[in-house]
Amino acid sequence: MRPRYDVLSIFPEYLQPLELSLIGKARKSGLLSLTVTDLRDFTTDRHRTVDDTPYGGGAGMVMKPEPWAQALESVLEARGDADVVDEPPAEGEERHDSRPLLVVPSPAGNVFTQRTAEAFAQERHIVFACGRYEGIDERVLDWAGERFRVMPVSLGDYVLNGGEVAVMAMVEATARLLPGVIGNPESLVEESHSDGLLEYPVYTKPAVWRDRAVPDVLLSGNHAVIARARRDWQIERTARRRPDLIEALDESDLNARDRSV
Ligand SMILES: N#Cc1c(-c2ccc3cc[nH]c3c2)n[nH]c1N
Repeated sequence: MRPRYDVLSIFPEYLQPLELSLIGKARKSGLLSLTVTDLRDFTTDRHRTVDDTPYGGGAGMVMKPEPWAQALESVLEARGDADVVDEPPAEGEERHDSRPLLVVPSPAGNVFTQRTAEAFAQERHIVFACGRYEGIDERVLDWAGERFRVMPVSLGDYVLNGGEVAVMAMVEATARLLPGVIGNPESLVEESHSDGLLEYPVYTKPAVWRDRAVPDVLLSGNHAVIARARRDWQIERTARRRPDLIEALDESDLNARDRSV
């Protein structure tokens, strides 16, 4: 599967860093397709207007619905199935929903986690709608629901000025999980959050640096003992920095991890 990611934004240049490093290499080698489109290309006035004053008053401006609808229709047409209707499911089978996923970054969205990234990495086509100002006219999300699976997503409990930073983070967190993007897939296994715990501390040469020595256990060459120490460090670090993650793990899960080292 060669996943396709479309990003719609009034600041397409904001997404240029996705042309760099591993994600850039993955795009060049055809592991994924990433297209960034300027929402202003779907305006019709000479000022390429994308915003207007909010009904009901209030500060700031709201993104107009029509440019978004035209941009989203254009993405569907480019995909070649603007009018595709899913076949009815066979007897007893789940209805297959071939609609692309429309991710709408928003502080009011469900929080993006590693589990979200893992789910996104299974998707064939994701469209990311980067809002600005006070947000996108809500009717766009309702209208889009006929053609997309619409998912408002938040990067975290703080406020940004728009969706672009969130999309950069989501695309990176997702694309790095795709086969072939990260050179050594082993490195995905022991990362923070990959198994519900924070990652263990890491060290490299020299063995003593500014009077600070690497923990002896790491120099022992005993891989079972090293694995045990690393698991202990993960649990200790998680309990200290993110007790919420420890509570999310049930006892059997933690014990199973302990037995696995
Ligand atoms: N995701 C996310 C966000 C945002 C966000 C997203 C889109 C817009 C459009 C205007 N302002 C925005 C803020 N703020 N904080 C987050 N975690």
